[in-house]
Amino acid sequence: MLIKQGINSGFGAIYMLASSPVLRRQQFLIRSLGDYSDQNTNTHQKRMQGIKFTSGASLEADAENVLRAITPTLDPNRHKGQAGKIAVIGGCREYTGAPYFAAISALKIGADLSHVFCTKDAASVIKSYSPELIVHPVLEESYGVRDDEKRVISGKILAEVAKWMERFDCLVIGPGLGRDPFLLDCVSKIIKLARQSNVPIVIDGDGLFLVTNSLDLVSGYPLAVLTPNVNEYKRLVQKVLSCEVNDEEAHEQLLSLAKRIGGVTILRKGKSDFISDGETVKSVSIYGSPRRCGGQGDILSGSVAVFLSWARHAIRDGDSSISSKNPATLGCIAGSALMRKAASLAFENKKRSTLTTDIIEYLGRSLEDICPVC
Ligand SMILES: NC(=O)C1=CN([C@@H]2O[C@H](COP(=O)(O)OP(=O)(O)OC[C@H]3O[C@@H](n4cnc5c(N)ncnc54)[C@H](OP(=O)(O)O)[C@@H]3O)[C@@H](O)[C@H]2O)[C@@H](O)CC1
Ligand SMILES: Nc1ncnc2c1ncn2[C@@H]1O[C@H](COP(=O)(O)OP(=O)(O)OP(=O)(O)O)[C@@H](O)[C@H]1O
Ligand SMILES: [Mg+2]
Repeated sequence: MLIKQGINSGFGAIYMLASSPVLRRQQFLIRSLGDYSDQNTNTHQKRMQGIKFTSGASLEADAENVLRAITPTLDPNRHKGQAGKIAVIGGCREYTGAPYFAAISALKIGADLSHVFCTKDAASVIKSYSPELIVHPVLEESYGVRDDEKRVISGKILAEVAKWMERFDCLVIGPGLGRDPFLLDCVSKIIKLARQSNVPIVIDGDGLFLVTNSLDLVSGYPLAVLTPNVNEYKRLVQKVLSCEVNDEEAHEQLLSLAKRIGGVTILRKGKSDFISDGETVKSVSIYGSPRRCGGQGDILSGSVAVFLSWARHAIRDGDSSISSKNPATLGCIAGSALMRKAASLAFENKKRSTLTTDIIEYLGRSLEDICPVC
């Protein structure tokens, strides 16, 4: 009936209906019916389906519909913060770009507030990139801390992050974090705190170095997403499955990896992105860009954080089709699709000189093309 009214009242109404959140959700529901029926099959069948999927075209996620289904409307009744509060834990002496890229991408997609918790050295640099970010110069590296001070300083750092923890919808842990042992020890405690508070975490970059060596930090936490690049994936496979990456059986291997880490969601980045939570494997192969400049993974981690938060809200809003989905998987599909679309638009314009900052400028337009503001 809604559709009929739309047709009778002309193009403007059809357009409004097409972009209405109700219709977008309905379209998503219809397209998702295949997946929904999967929920009723037993675990063994599901595992078999996951394996069967691996060579078929059905592996490709319906990413644009996922984006439409989870992106919230811009409602004047909403207050600041409701569209997402993200925190990036990263940024040290060497790397200030990576946490900036992740945090600013979250804002450009539509989050309301984006924080960065970094070392003191990195803080003023990151602040100088953008006044939009809220930067906390709280982390410390070993060189600035005497052995006898470590316990006290670690406690202070944790208390500083704990003050904010409950307010965050998602943490991104690792872009530009570095590998200093004292700093990583503090970050382990931050991860434990996030888990206790049921705050989702996206682990990237040096965060993956940390959790690959301490798998218990994320094992069995369904709100954890790991976003490994080629090197990071290789290290994870070696550590968890005690073998080498096998591209002949790539999807089965990804499935087992996610299952072995207790149902965390893994987004394996590459020519196509592959996503698994240990139950299913999905791919996102939207054409991206042939430029491989550093920082694109950081955009992705910030994007996944926002979409994961939005997916959780959409699920809580009670749409029965969405409630049967994993918000972490939905967040990965949406983040990957948007990053690749923005990279493709930036490359069209800038060709060989395309940089990460150019891609960030296209995040908004890419989302608007798929999911227009009413
Ligand atoms: N503009 C910026 O600020 C950007 C900053 N970025 C940030 O860079 C960080 C590393 O990420 P990446 O992607 O370079 O890691 P990856 O491909 O595994 O390593 C490549 C090779 O380097 C080595 N290696 C790396 N780090 C090391 C360390 N701390 N200490 C010692 N060795 C280290 C590594 O050696 P391996 O461990 O494999 O033996 C491998 O051979 C991460 O924080 C990321 O967010 C990026 O996001 C890009 C934009
Ligand atoms: N060969 C490729 N073709 C197209 N897109 C790719 C390719 N490799 C990676 N990507 C895309 O680029 C994004 C970043 O992946 P990449 O493997 O470069 O991450 P990374 O190494 O962690 O990046 P960073 O430099 O930020 O650390 C992902 O969204 C992925 O989809
Ligand atoms: Mg990276």
